[in-house]
Amino acid sequence: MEKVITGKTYDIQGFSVQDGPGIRTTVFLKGCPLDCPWCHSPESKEFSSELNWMSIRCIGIDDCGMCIGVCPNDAINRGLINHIELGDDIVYPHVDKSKCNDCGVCANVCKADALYICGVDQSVDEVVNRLIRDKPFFDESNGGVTISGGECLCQPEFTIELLKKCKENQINTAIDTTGFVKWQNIEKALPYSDLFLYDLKCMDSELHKKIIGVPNELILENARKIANKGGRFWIRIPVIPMLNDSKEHFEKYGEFLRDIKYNIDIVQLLPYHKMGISKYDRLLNNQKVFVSEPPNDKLMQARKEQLEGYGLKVRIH
Ligand SMILES: C[S@@+](CC[C@H](N)C(=O)[O-])C[C@H]1O[C@@H](n2cnc3c(N)ncnc32)[C@H](O)[C@@H]1O
Ligand code: SF4
Ligand code: SF4
Ligand code: SF4
Repeated sequence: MEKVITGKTYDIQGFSVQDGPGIRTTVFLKGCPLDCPWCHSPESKEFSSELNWMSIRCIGIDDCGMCIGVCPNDAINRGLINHIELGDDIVYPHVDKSKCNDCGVCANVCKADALYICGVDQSVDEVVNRLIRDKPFFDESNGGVTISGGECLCQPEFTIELLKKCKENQINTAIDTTGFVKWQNIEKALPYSDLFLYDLKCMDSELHKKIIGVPNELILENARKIANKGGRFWIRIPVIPMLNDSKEHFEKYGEFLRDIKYNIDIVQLLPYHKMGISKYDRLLNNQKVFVSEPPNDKLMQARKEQLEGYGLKVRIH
């Protein structure tokens, strides 16, 4: 019997226009080896499935309370305010994450989907069948499928098989990667990847390690190796205030990218935004988020022009 390959996904988003050329469907895989404090998808960081709670959906214990008493570990109790100042007097459940094993029993009884498990095991065929439904949009727009995360190449068997099956179905493929993965996994993915969306978050390795948790040498080395093998890039730079937005820092980007510029279709400057901050409370784990004002238009334009000076095609967003 053929082996069923499964992966842990947390979302599949159709009609994406940011994750590569044309209209795309993006598959998000769970688990990331990096820990960016500004990450707009913190639910992607943990490798396992985990309980989330969305206050905005919760009806409150007095009008619902279905989750109270069902937990086999007695992790859910009556709480006044769960983790955030919610600005109303509804009594919400309090989840003690130290007792929770993410079994999902409470999520099954929550009719409002306020409690839910983020992360589901799916087979390659299941995901491919979902993706094929969008093929008319891909064909019409020169779009395709993007596999993202988290870090999709931390689930190499699933990701590579998914890419292979997409190619068998004449679907354009892109990988959205941190680059912080074993070269062997990238090498295996290369023949089935039309494009790498490749993030360069910080050019100073010590700072990269201090802020994001891992150094950047492997990321830079893998980028060079992909270029040597003829891979195509959309390079992405999230422009983060006080981390990488200075003129001096962008000189380092320019010098690095100049060497691989013939493999780069475009450099995307992604201005830091705060859109993901509400997701941090859903995780129930008190994870801290970096909050700042976004970089202004003048600065973004100046950095764009700076990189264009290295012969690169650059766009903001
Ligand atoms: C969720 S990530 C997926 C790929 C992979 N996890 C990575 O970061 O390299 C998609 C893109 O969003 C960017 N991003 C994440 N949080 C952001 C934020 N708060 N502001 C701007 N860009 C952000 C990442 O840098 C990355 O280019
Ligand atoms: S079951 Fe869901 S909606 Fe009801 S109180 Fe619990 S979390 Fe809120
Ligand atoms: S997911 Fe956690 S809180 Fe919910 S029932 Fe299971 S152990 Fe209890
Ligand atoms: S690499 Fe991407 S998914 Fe991972 S923490 Fe950073 S922004 Fe989030």
